[in-house]
Amino acid sequence: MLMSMSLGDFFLQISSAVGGLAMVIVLFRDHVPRPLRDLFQNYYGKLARLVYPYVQITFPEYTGDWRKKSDLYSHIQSYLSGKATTNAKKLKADSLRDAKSLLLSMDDNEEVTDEFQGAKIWWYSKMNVPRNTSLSIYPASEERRFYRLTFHKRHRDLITGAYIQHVMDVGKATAVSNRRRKLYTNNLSQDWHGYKSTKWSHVIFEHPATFDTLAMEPEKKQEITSDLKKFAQGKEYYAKIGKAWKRGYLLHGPPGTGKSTMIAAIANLMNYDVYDLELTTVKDNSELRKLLIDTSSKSIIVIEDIDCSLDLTGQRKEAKKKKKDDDGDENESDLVKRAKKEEEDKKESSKVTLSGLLNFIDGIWSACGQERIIIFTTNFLDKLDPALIRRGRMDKHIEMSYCSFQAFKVLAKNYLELESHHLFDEIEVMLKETNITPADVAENLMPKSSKETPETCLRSLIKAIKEAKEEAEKKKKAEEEEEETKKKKAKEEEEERAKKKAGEEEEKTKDTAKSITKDVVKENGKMEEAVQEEVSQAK
Ligand SMILES: Nc1ncnc2c1ncn2[C@@H]1O[C@H](COP(=O)(O)OP(=O)(O)OP(=O)(O)O)[C@@H](O)[C@H]1O
Ligand SMILES: [Mg+2]
Repeated sequence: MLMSMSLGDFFLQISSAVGGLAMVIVLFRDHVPRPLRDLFQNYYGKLARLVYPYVQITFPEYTGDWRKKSDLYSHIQSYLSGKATTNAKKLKADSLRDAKSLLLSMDDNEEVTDEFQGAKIWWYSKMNVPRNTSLSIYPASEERRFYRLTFHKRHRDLITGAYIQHVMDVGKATAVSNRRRKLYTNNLSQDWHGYKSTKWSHVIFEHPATFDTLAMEPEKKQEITSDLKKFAQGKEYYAKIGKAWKRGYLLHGPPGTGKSTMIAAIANLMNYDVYDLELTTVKDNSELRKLLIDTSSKSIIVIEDIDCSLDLTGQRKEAKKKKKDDDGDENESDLVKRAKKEEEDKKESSKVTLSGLLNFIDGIWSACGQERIIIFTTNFLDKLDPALIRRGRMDKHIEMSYCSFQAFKVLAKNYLELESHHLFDEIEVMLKETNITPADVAENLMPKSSKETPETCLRSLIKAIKEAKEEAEKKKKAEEEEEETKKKKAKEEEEERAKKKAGEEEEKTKDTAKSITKDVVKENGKMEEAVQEEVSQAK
């Protein structure tokens, strides 16, 4: 019949059928009483389940109120990346670890099929952008991506048990082999909303530093690497002792001694992502929590120059402020002034505080993700609050010091491919006497033109060390002179004070003598008067 019908007639019939159905639905909704409608829907549901014997499971990209990225979602994504290449028509591409091959994954609204122990499974990737009726500048903040798994109900146990486990295992393994390490930096909180916004931005982490190229005493290096390896294998151990699987390192030392280089070497050794947390752009403790919740496990959270980025006096300031408030500020009746003060107070209290940071390190937040290393760096260890650096919080303190001969040898090997040289002995003696940073040594060892040979590089280093030594001596001399001048001034002031005191004493003694003489004269006068009176009476 269809064959004999023209295409126009066919569409006409379809549209009239659809129109008729729509009419029936409207009539049903508007004219059938509610109890009858519910009864019908109940039977309809049962009927639909009979006719449609499939089960669906949804895996959303984000879970919980904090919108934490779901591990399950990531594993499924990796698992399906293998299947999608052959099955799906729309794919997304990303470059792989070696940057030569492509990683293909399923695009949104695509479907792929899979088979497991004779059961057929459909995976569907979807992005929901809820219709927004209000006029908002954040149109798609509520967008949700998810994977939907559909299978026949008779396979329920197989799919929810063995199959999901299989997906997780394969997904995890694929992710590890395809993984490209990332370097994240936190976005300003005003950019956290809106289309495809995230709290962290990332680039691919490709720092070449390793522990082999790090200039440091071999024993110290060995100690750090074995500590890290032990940590990586410590899953059961941490679970047994009931501690979150995390470790804190504090790197301290003068600028240019390799603190940032060490972080890169740790990331490369552990194969972890790096989250470079810029605390000065984080408004308050609650923002800090949200940021840290959004970090993945197997990661290093770095806070550089902790003494500069954290208001270490926060608690004290708050205490002071409270005291000021308690005292009462009765004179301040001016409304404008008061509003301004309140605004300032608000600003002051909305900073990330030391206690906020410590709460994170110790608290349950850090237990939300596993296998994390937290690294703080500072140039001034003594500036830090003891609460921040106590053991248990920062498990290991690593001092990055000036260049030793051992460290120099690593640099000479890296930069000049030299294991030994007749100038090494001279350099060894010089390095013992002089403080020079590995950064300065490296700078001198690097050939600046094709004419430079290892010998010229070493000579320029010797010159630089000599200059550094002279500079240090000059500085020391200037400091000594300053100290001497200070001492001299203090001595002079002391002498002046003693002189003044002696003068005052003398003045005092004179006054006392004067008053004694006066008293004696007075007394004598009195006595003379009395004698004269007696004489006159006797007469
Ligand atoms: N121990 C080291 N081993 C190898 N290279 C080093 C070492 N220390 C410094 N360098 C070289 O010096 C440069 C500066 O070092 P780096 O940035 O790691 O110092 P830093 O301690 O982080 O300094 P700052 O306190 O200023 O941040 C690096 O790019 C690296 O090439
Ligand atoms: Mg640094």
